[in-house]
Amino acid sequence: MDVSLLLDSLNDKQREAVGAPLSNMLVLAGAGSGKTRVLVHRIAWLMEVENITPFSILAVTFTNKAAREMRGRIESLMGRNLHHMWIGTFHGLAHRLLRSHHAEAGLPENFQILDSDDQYRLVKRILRAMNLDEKHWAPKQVQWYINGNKDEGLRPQHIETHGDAVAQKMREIYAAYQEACDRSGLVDFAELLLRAHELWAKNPEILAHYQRRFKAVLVDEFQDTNNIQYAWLRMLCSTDTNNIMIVGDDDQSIYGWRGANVDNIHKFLKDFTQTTTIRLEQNYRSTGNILNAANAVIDNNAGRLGKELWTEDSEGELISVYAGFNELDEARFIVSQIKSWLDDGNPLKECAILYRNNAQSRVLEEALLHEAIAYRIYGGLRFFERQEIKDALGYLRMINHPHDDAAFERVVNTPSRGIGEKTVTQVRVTAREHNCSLWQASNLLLSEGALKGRAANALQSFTSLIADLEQTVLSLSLEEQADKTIKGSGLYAMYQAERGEKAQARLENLEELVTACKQFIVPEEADEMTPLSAFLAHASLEAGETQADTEQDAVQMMTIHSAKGLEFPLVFMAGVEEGMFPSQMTNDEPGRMEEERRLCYVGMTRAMKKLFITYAESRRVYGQDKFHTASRFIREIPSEYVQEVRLKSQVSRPVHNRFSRAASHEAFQDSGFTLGQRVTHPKFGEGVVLNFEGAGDHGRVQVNFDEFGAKWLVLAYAKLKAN
Ligand SMILES: Nc1ncnc2c1ncn2[C@@H]1O[C@H](COP(=O)(O)OP(=O)(O)OP(=O)(O)O)[C@@H](O)[C@H]1O
Ligand SMILES: [Mg+2]
Repeated sequence: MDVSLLLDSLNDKQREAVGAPLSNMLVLAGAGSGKTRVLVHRIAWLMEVENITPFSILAVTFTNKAAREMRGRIESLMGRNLHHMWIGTFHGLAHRLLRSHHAEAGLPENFQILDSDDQYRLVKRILRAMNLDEKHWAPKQVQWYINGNKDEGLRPQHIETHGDAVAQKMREIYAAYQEACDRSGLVDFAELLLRAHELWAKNPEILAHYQRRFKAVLVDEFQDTNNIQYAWLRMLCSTDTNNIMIVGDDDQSIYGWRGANVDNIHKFLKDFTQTTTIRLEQNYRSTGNILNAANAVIDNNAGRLGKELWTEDSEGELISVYAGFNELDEARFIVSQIKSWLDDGNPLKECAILYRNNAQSRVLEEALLHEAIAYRIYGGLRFFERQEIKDALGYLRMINHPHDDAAFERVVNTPSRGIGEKTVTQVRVTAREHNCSLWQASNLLLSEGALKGRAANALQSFTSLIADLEQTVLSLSLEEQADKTIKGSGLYAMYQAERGEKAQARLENLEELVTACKQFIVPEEADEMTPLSAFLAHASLEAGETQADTEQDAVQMMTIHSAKGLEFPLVFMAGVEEGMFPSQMTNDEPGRMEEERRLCYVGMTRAMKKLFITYAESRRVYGQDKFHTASRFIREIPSEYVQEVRLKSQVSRPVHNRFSRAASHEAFQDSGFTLGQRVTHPKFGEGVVLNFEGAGDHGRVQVNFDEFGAKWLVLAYAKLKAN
């Protein structure tokens, strides 16, 4: 290949990074400056010019999707298949290592991955077994505690409690949890990283093998590595023959709440001496207005490493800010803009709706559905996390490895087969006493005749079902295994009996699971595993990053967190109001406000051509109407880059303070109605209350009538009746 091709499409600074002699390197640069592009070209350069084989390259990305994209980009640059190259997330790579060295890592060969939902259930079970009240020992908090310690490389015996009773109890729960995991061969996400670290720390010969193998290690989005990931990288790259290149942006560090440590950039410079640092300053992604606005917002953070970012692109359109009366109105606005984007002949997949929290997606989804606009959600209710899918996977896991306690708990009485809580408790107690799995405990109870009548029959029917399924499906293809299990377990019939749209969707999902099995290709690193084991590991690791039917043209919806590294011509940031974004919790924790601002910076810099920022003046959160003002982040954008927009069809309202209007509390209190309530008007018929404004005789209410659309009415004359 002609190496000039690798350099031609780069600017001077990028070229310097791509063509640098072998050494440790840090590329520190703002959003859209081509960091990921540099990384991709560097890998191709290493192979082409430095003659490093794909086998000796390790690339770390932040998501599986990013890993796939990166592999695709390098392969198309090089014009050949590179399946020997390891590209993946920290979790994916750790999993791969543990599969290859399970014995040295102290794991059974068919260990299973415990996702965070299963982990939560297991924690609850441990608390129950220890007779601890969930009110005092919130399972979520325990989960955080366990994962947080693992992220720091700490096992229970490493934790100092300083005689504090609560700390001691927490440590005890952690220890009991870990014992349960070890007993069933379960590995949670944090454990993957910690085990992989311990594997190398305790087995110098294995470490040395990988040190010899990986001559070049490259890490994207380095600002969001946590301490155990950093320690792992450091161990791998501690010899003179390994080179590590990291790229990142301190302004885009957004996972501090999950243990990521932006100080790792400083640590890197200290630990890896002779590091060349390269800064990229030209942004190729966004228009001038978008870039300047994002720069102005992030400028409010203190202690930044400081980066310049400029663009040759034109100023482009102004950023549009829309204030919705409430979240329904906000969603309607976004959908109306998407429709005109579509009418102008643009593809849907070029627009993204970004939000702070997953729960915000529902209203937006409904508005899109209403207009029959296709959309795709990344994150949130991911395919492999949906209830029916987890149920089906639960059965498959039992067939694969009956000692999987988490799977046992999940499906023992789903569909209901008359196994009561009492019986399950008895099974748990027996398992604890005999230090065995729930499956073994069940069989023990049954063979000893310890259960009576109905309870015995019910449990027997479950154990026979699993044993029968195992017999039946063992020799079948993966696809048939899934199909037979879904039908044979009674899951399919259960949802069939439920009827309704939701149940229909669940049935479709179950069918989709069979399709997923059919399409599944066992990855190279898993060729020792059975297809079923490999598929189950894949389902846990990928949790939905593959849900999308990538063929279809659809609006992309995701949290800002999962938009990291991506770019879209048209971007909507929704719910940008105080209390949502920055979120309510932000004030309680030091440093959180700055992290929220970085998140805002990440969101804004996803936009290439046009950015809409929207917020709702009132929003229903957990069933209560909350009144909010525009986010401080909107106010931090200099006015020269923004315009306020309004739906043309809407009744205009008196404009108060820019970006600080809120639905009037007085009118709201006077009216006797609540937002979202269904009402009837003598002339306009039925509708939903959208908003209130003003006070006393001037108090007005806005109602979205089913037939006549949204109207403002003076409360005193409206003759509205609650339905
Ligand atoms: N020298 C260049 N010439 C033309 N386009 C470029 C150049 N460098 C980067 N780009 C384009 O700019 C966009 C942003 O690049 P890239 O995604 O690599 O940036 P990044 O720094 O990784 O961004 P982020 O911080 O958001 O991850 C991409 O569309 C990329 O193809
Ligand atoms: Mg990038």
